[in-house]
Formats: sequence, structure tokens, C-alpha cells
Amino acid sequence: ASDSRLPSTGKAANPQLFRTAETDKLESAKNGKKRKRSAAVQQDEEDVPDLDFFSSNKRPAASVTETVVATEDDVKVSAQDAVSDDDDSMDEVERRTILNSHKIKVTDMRDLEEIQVQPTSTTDSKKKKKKSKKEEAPTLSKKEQKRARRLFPEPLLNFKELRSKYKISSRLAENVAEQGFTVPTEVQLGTLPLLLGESSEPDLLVVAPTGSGKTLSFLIPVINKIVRHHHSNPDEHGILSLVVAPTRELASQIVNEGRKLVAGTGVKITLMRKGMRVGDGGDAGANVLEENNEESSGSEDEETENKPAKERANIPVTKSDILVTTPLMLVNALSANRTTTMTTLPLVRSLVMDEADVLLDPLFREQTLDIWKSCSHPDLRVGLWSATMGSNIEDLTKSTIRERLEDLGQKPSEPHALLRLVVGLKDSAIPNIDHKLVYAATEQGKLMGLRQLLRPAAASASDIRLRPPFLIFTQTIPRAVALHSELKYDIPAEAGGSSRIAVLHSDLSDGQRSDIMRDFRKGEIWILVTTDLLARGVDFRGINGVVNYDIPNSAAVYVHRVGRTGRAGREGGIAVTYYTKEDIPYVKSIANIIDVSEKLRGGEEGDKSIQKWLLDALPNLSKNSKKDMKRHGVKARQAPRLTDKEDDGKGARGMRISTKSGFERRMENNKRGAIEASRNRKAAAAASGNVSDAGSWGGLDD
Ligand SMILES: Nc1ncnc2c1ncn2[C@@H]1O[C@H](COP(=O)(O)OP(=O)(O)OP(=O)(O)O)[C@@H](O)[C@H]1O
Repeated sequence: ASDSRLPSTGKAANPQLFRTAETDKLESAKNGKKRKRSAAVQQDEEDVPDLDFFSSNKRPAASVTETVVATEDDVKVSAQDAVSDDDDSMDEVERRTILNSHKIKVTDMRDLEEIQVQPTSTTDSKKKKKKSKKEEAPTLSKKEQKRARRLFPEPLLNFKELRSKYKISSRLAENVAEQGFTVPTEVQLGTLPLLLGESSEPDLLVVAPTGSGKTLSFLIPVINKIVRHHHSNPDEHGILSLVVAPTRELASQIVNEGRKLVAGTGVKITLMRKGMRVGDGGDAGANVLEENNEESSGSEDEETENKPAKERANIPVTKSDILVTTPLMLVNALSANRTTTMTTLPLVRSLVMDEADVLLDPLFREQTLDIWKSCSHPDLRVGLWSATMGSNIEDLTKSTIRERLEDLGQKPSEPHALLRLVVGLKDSAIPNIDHKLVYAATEQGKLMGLRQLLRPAAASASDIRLRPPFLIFTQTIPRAVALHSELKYDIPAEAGGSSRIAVLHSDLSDGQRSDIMRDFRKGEIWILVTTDLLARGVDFRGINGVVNYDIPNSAAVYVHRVGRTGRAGREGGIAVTYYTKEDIPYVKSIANIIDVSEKLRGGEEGDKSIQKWLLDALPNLSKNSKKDMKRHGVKARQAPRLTDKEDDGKGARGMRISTKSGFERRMENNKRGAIEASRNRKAAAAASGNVSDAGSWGGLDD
């Protein structure tokens, strides 16, 4: 019975994570255009403070029928709004009610002086309020400043409004409708009006849960803007939008999503590949893509795939409007592999950074900032999207926006805001999955636990029941490879044997990587062992679970890894995290994340997987150790000491992934007489050459 609610059954729940019955009523009334003027709600922003998004669990959030004392501001707004009762827009009280119950918080990030001088906020009434406040009290308390920065823009109630209200291209609207989504997710509800509305398009920082549909939220406005651009500037050709993502897998997925949306709109979206050059295509200042015949395989990206390499080499210029790329690939193209100064991208009007916090993390920062600054159009808008975002990213964004304009020596044609939109609780894991934090004491204990998960019969003995397909994350590439060869023969030949389990990491060729992605998506591979390469962004809708075989290097990585399941509101996903004695110093931040996500879900204290005593007992990690852990992971597990071959027996032995149990599995399979598997086993035994040099653990008896 429990299987019927697994993500893999494809049953999509409501994709919205946060909602209340009261708002449902209000939204459907609005959707039905039955506007109730009597709505009066006291929903002061103090009710939704930074760290308390659980209010709807404790008491009913703003109710439309409730008559309560309105704040001074609310009265002002309501009175003003009554005048324009006939129009279809919402009053501020309704907007607040809907945004608050979906836990959407919009903040103007600019300095208050700037907001006052250049009022470009999305709500007129709010503008007036801010101004009058400022005039009355020049020095505002912190609380008042926060209040003055809060915005309550109009939410998107349904996808039809994209056409009826926001006038997006009819073909684009059709393409969205064809996806068959019933209601917009929170991030779509909040960001689409901001990006498509009549006010000047803002720069936007968005923090919204994993699997909540951020891709659609940034692609629709980007595509619509280009359709408009094509109308008004029919002669201007070149890259108008850039989407940057940290991995090839994610970039490729964005292109595939984009292709569905651009069909018939005249907009072209392209995945940046090795061998493409971004150069001057002849039109003055227009950047176009040029492709030569270097390797560019990858079956996920169908378009160029079907053409033989020779033919591809003859495509001199790819006229593309949207280029989707990883940072390094574009930087190399713009600087001829760092041999020249960066070419500029003068036409780009939209720069989207997906997984922005990792793109601006030291690992990618330099490349990302180079790309950002190479976009030299004064009307560039940036969008930074992720499920996690440190406050350092906000500061870096502000300073880069400023510096880029200073370097350009030009001003944008119209002033615009830098807004931040947060859905739910910043940096938290989604509430619709089960988290299991399991103490396994040793490396061998983890392997034993994982084997139990692989066997449905054995699973009934523990309380964890994990059905394929699922992902297993390790700390390093050698460990992913070792674990894969360890588990390869655990799946019986009758069920497909070793072909059901695969390993994916960045040492594989592009072609191998996309083949594995394709087979996993098709359901031919059931279990994918991987590194943090797949921790972010990739969307396997029907994945039932995630196993953190090695604990993640940070709380943010935990949020992203486990967010591969429970996509678009699906229930029943499981996240299992093993930890050993060595991991104890690093577990607290993960336990905290789980605790918060369980609070977000509500429910009884007894249902919680993280007990208070555990949280109290786990040690806190110093700032420096946190930094160190983030960069290197658990020391004892670092590559390259941990591969079997390189194990020097001095300490790393205890942390290696044992091979003896693999041998045991092979013996078991021999007994079963699975001929094909036996042939593979021999090959594998010959290749590894160290079957007898196994660890101390003898495997599990079935
Ligand atoms: N309104 C909607 N209703 C139902 N499903 C949706 C809706 N919008 C998007 N989806 C689906 O939700 C899934 C997750 O979307 P997406 O990959 O954009 O998530 P994300 O927010 O970018 O997550 P991550 O932070 O992990 O990158 C996709 O399969 C997408 O098709």
C-alpha cells in the first residue's frame, strides 16, 4: 500500500508546498472573479518573522472571513482600494494573505535612500507608504527598515493569467499549457508577475525549495522577452540571454526544458559545447556561436546529435538567442582558452545564474564574475536562483551590479530594483520527504546498511524501505567507483544484474555521462552511484530516494542532494544519511536541517526522527572546521588514499570501501548459477586482481 504513494508511481500531488485552506478559498474566489470586498485581515509582517514560517501550523493564517482590527496601513490601503473595486487586481490585504500563506517573502535589497529616490516597486500603494514613512521619520529602527523593504506584489493565480493578464506570447502560453500543470508552484506564483509585470524588470535573487519549478520561472520571462525583442528589433541577431549552470547535466536539462517552451516562437536555445566558439558573426557587435568539429556528443541534446561530425563541422554559425552553459566552457570560448582578453557579449539582456550560490562560491566565482562582466549591455538584468543562498551572495551581487555599471560608464535606460524573493524557510530541506539519519559506526556498517536497503526482504527488518530508482552519493570519485564495483553484483541476474546499477562522475567522457543520464531517466538503470556532480538541479521526477553513503560536506549540499527526490510536491521520497564515528563532529548541521524540515511539515513531537537529546548531544563545529569540511570533506575519506590499490594500510584502511563482501556476493551468485553474471564476475575479479586481499567484513547472509 505504501508503494502507491511513491514518487516513482508518477502521482503528482499538489506541487505547492505551503498553503492553507483559507488561502485556497481566497484563491479560488479570485480565480472565479468573485471578489469579496469584506475581506479584512490582520496579517502584519511581524506575524511572519524571518525565522518563523510555521505559523500556519500553529493557528489558522489570515482568514478572509475573520474580522479583526486592521493595522493603520491596512486601513489606508483598503480605503484606497475600495475606489478601484471594479478592476480585477487584488488589494494589498489579499496579496499579503496569499503571499504569507504560501510563505513567500519579497524584499527590496537596495538601500532605503535608493528606494526612496527611485521608486520602482511593484505596488504603488507600497511606494507611497515607504515615502511617507521616510519623510516622517528619517532614522528608522531596524524593524521599520525591514518593514519598509517588504513588498507584496500581485501573485499569479493560474497559468492562464500569463496570457490574459501578463500578455505573454500566445505561442509561449500554449507551450506552457501543454505541460499540463494545474497550479503554479510558490516560486512561479511569486516571481512570474515580478518578471513579466509592467513595472521595470528587476534584478532578482530567488531562494526557493528544490524541485519547486524554478526552471520554468526563469525560462518563461527570458523567452517572452526575446519574442518581444525579435518584434521590436528584427535585425538584431545574437545571444540575447545567457543561462549559466554549474554542471553539464544541468545545462543540458535546462536546454531540454527550454526547447519545449520555445517551439514555434522563433526563439532558439542552444547548449554550449566543447568546440563552439562565441565570436563576431559579421553583424556589428553581434555574438554568435560557431561550431567546429571537435567532439560534441551527448545524446540528451538531440539537435546536433543526429548529424555526423563532419556535417556538424560545416555549421559555421549557430544563430542562437539563448545560450545555456557551464561557466568554464563559456569563459574558455570567450577568451580562446584564456589566451586572449575576454570577448564581450554586447547584446545579452538577461543573465540567469542557476544554482547561483555555487556559481559564486570560490570554486567558480572568478569564471562566473568574468562572464557577468563580459555582458556589456547597460540594460542587463540578472537573476540568481537556488534553494540555498548565503548572505555573502547578496553582498557580492550588490557590489557586482554596481561595479559592472561603473566599469561600463553607462546607466541603464530605466532605474530598476534589486529584489529578493524567498519561498519557505531559507536554506531548509523540503518538508515532503522522510529523512533518516542512521548511525552506522564504521565504513563496514554503512555497507551493511546499504545492502539491506537493496534487498526488499531484508528491508522489512529495518524501518527503512527504499525502492529503486534511487541515487547514492559518495564524497569522492574513487569512492563512487569503489562502491559501484562493490554493489554491482548485488542485483540478481533475473532482475537485470549489473546493468541496473551505474556510476556517474566527472572523470567520464561527456558521451558516457549523457548515456548514463538517459538510461537512468528511461528506467533502465535503477541505482546510480554518484558524487556531488548530481547533487544540484537535476530533475529525475520519479526518484524514490537518496542515500548519503558519505555525509555531505555542508548543510547546503544536504539540502540539494536530498532534494533530488520529492520533486514538485511528490510525497513518499526518502533520504537516508549514514554516519560513522568519524562523522560525528559534522552531523549537527545536518540534524538541524532535518529537524527544521520536520517542523515545517508539522505533526507530533514523537514523529520526529531527530530527537532533542541527539541535537543537544551532537557537538558544534567551529567556523574554520566548517570551512575546511566544505572544501575537503571528511579528511580520512579524501582521494586518493582510499582506493583499494592505493591503500597504504596506515589508517585509511578503516575508511575504505571493502571488496571482500563483493567476492562473497560473487560466490553467492555462482551458487545460483547465473551464467552471464558469472562471466562478468570472473572478468571483474581478474581486473581487480586483489580478491584475496579483502577487508575484514564478510558480508551479509541472505
Ligand atoms: N506548476 C507545476 N506543477 C507541477 N509540476 C511542475 C510545475 N512547475 C514545474 N514542475 C515540475 O517540477 C519539477 C521540478 O522543477 P525544476 O527542475 O525547475 O525544480 P528546481 O526548483 O529548479 O529545483 P532544484 O533546486 O533542485 O534545481 C520538474 O519536473 C517540472 O517539470
